[in-house]
Amino acid sequence: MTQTSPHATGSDADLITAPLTYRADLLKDQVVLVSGAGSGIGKAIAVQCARLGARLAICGRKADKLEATAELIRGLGGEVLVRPASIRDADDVGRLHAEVWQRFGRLDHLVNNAGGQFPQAAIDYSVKGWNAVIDTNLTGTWHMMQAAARGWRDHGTPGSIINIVTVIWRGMPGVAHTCAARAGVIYLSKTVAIEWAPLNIRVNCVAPGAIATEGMDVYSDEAQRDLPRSNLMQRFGQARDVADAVTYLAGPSGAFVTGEVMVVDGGNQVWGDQWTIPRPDYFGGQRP
Ligand SMILES: CCCCCCCCC/C=C/C(=O)SCCNC(=O)CCNC(=O)[C@H](O)C(C)(C)COP(=O)(O)OP(=O)(O)OC[C@H]1O[C@@H](n2cnc3c(N)ncnc32)[C@H](O)[C@@H]1OP(=O)(O)O
Ligand SMILES: NC(=O)C1=CN([C@@H]2O[C@H](COP(=O)(O)OP(=O)(O)OC[C@H]3O[C@@H](n4cnc5c(N)ncnc54)[C@H](OP(=O)(O)O)[C@@H]3O)[C@@H](O)[C@H]2O)C=CC1
Repeated sequence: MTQTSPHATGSDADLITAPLTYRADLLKDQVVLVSGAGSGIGKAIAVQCARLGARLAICGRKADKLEATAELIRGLGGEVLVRPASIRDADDVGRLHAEVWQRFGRLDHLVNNAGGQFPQAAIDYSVKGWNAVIDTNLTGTWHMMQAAARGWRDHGTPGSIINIVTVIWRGMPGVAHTCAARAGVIYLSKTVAIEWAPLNIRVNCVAPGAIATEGMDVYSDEAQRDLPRSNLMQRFGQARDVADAVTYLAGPSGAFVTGEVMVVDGGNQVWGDQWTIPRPDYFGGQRP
């Protein structure tokens, strides 16, 4: 996370004081596990869930980032388990979930937010680069989903999974690897929503468009300039827009929703160029 990023996730003060869309006891005593909660969208989700009364477990690779989020949550009087872990490591994911059950005796919601990619023409991907993106966004997400479902099955309790994906329906040139991974997550989610319905587990996705976070720093200045023009609202969305969608699915409002993808993209799925690498002359060149 760069402190100078023009796309920082709002100030910590904003995360703590921005007016809540939902009533403040909505998730009281529930336990929410959020991956990638040390920055951006995951941080906003974790802090919002804490403000709504939930107890949090947060993971990510870098302990210092997680600690900063945890400090905010503790400052709100919330309870939080901080557990550095890579979602790519299936065995460690299993240990993480065991620790959550040991600490809280329950898990209500898993928010699979950890993920990312780098912009590059697909024809140039190295094997290592492709694998890094697929292992993180598809396989890592699956490790977390399966561990959560096994926990709920073994304890005989209900649960819900919310996977953060992205707006893949018109393709997204420059990030084909992540489109492949997220398409996998979406249809994985729809399928296990069916398989796990008898276990009282709901499985949904939230698909953000361009959201102002530190994660945007991986894109060129030109892409960062143009991505907010890639939707009907002509601006970046905010991390809390995604947090609100997650809360809708986690709360009583989501009780009859499963196998669904909620799109939070300012209308990008129906209109707007979304090049994350320079647009070829074939398509008019220039942007971004
Ligand atoms: C929505 C509609 C409209 C709007 C459209 C909006 C656009 C996109 C929408 C989504 C936006 C976001 O998600 S933004 C928020 C997400 N955050 C990020 O994306 C942060 C950056 N990404 C990551 O950190 C990723 O998680 C990821 C790259 C997979 C990290 O995995 P690793 O830690 O294993 O990565 P590294 O070790 O650094 O690299 C592994 C290999 O990957 C390749 N690699 C890594 N970075 C590379 C790079 N810049 N260029 C080439 N190749 C690269 C190399 O082969 C690396 O090996 P070596 O060569 O040996 O080093
Ligand atoms: N911002 C946007 O416009 C959009 C974002 N998204 C998706 O939303 C999610 C959050 O992105 P955003 O907040 O913007 O970006 P960030 O880069 O700020 O957040 C990604 C988080 O994932 C964590 N992470 C990455 N790899 C792993 C791993 N192997 N194990 C555990 N944690 C990991 C990172 O922490 P650490 O490095 O400490 O591991 C980081 O905190 C991502 O999946 C992203 O692709 C989707 C659409 C648009």
